[in-house]
Amino acid sequence: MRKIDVFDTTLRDGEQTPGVNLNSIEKLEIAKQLERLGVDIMEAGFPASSKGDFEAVKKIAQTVKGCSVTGLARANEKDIDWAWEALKDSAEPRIHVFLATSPIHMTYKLKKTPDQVVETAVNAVKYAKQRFPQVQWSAEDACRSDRKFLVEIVTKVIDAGATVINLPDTVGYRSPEEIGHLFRYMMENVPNIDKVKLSTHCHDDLGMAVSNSLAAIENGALQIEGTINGIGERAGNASIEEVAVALKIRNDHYKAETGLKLDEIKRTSNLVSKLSGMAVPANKAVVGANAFAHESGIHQDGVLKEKTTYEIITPELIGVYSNRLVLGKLSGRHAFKQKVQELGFDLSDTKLNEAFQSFKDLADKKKEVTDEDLFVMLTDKQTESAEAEKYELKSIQVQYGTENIPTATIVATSPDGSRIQEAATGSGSVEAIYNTLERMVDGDLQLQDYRLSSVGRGRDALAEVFVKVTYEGVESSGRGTAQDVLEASARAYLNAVNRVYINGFQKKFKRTANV
Ligand SMILES: CC(=O)SCCNC(=O)CCNC(=O)[C@H](O)C(C)(C)COP(=O)(O)OP(=O)(O)OC[C@H]1O[C@@H](n2cnc3c(N)ncnc32)[C@H](O)[C@@H]1OP(=O)(O)O
Ligand SMILES: CC(C)C(=O)C(=O)O
Repeated sequence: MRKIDVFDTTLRDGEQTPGVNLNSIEKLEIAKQLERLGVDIMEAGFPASSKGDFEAVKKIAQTVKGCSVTGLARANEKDIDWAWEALKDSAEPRIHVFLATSPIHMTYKLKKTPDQVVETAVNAVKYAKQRFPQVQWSAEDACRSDRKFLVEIVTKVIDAGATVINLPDTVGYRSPEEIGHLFRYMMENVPNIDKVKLSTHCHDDLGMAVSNSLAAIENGALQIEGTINGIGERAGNASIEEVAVALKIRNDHYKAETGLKLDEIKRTSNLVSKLSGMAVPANKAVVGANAFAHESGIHQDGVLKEKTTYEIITPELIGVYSNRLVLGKLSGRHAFKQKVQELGFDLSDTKLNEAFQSFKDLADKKKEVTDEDLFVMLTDKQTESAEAEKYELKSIQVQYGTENIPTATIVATSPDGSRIQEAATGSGSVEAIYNTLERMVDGDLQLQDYRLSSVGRGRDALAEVFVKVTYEGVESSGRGTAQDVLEASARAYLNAVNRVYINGFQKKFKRTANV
């Protein structure tokens, strides 16, 4: 059985999803879960792209030791230097340098001749190799590049010291058959190909990213790149969980496997969905809510008689278990701690105590606290930053009636610790709340997007609100959960503002009175 390395780029290409904006605490939380999932390499970010991303990559490289951590760099010395500073403390420093090789990209974007592109790529790989033992080089837009040129540049880049060669389908253009041919062609025509691993990185513009990745594996790729839940630039990347489960279920056909702990898939998917704000469609393969649901009579009859009539994947394979321990208001600390561990959380004693108190408060309001409720609550607890200066909601009151103007009154504490109280009206309750918060918060705050969903089922389900805002020109997103939709809305708005603070903008927004 061939072992296929999994290169996860949820924290780099996944974060290029329009509207997704992860702070360093959230990136670290996802990184720790990717380590638990067993990825071989995680691309933690693009260190030269911003100070925030540099810090996040550095923190992940210092923390995660169970797999290789890498970062993206353009083919220039400055980007490679930044990547080294961020990654030098990782267990096995590895860089990912890229340069486009297709005529369209070389002519219009890079404005370089093919010879200049070869020279730039070779120099960059040689420069990177002076520090990094592992150097991956990607021929961006490889799948729309001239094959003979690709053979030439890949051969020279391998001679310069690259250890992995990635041939991305950057714009998701190719069919599985074409990708298969390209990989086979490179395997047969690059003279020094045995010195490197070939990698595949497919985008989903035409819905073929997973099939294309599998075709590349069938034709020589030993590394697959993708993201959890398939998030990423435009239509996204190949879903890692789909490729890994396809290799497992069809190992008779592919004769290849990954080293992933497949029963960590569902938890990883939930975490990425929650922190990125990108909901998983119910009908998504492997991790969608309906992936194991049987609706019609003939199917139900078949499954009752013999599961395999309609089920090729068992829920347990990806870590979906029936609720073994039901928690409610009469549950105690031991059961709670056990459940927290079962859900994969590792909380300090202080956070565990705080979480237990929040759980008890929730259990007083809800008949049964489900795994989904706990997952949301514990993720919030794990990713909240105690040190950061922030706005904190203390109380909220909303008056609504069909004959009245909706009015909200809110009490909060500001980042400098002072108590603030405001009231405002709006055309609806949520608008009244947001008008009030905009009065309370220093600086220009504007709502860009608002989404409401319920956590789990039932009339007492928790409300989850996801917002996108601009705060003093900075784009941010926020989440809030509560039993009540209006409270969740207020929490989400303040969370978006606090994330701007956590990311280091606090100095700019100090109240004038405190300057
Ligand atoms: C296929 C992919 O997913 S590639 C990764 C995409 N990810 C990102 O872009 C991350 C976020 N990006 C950023 O923060 C910024 O674009 C930065 C910091 C990287 C660069 O910002 P700026 O210096 O302002 O440049 P800008 O983004 O406007 O233009 C990109 C420049 O890099 C050049 N460039 C693009 N790719 C490469 C490369 N692989 N190697 C070297 N130069 C490159 C472009 O030709 C352009 O150069 P020019 O200014 O001489 O015309
Ligand atoms: C940087 C490369 C690997 C990339 O993301 C792409 O080509 O899609």
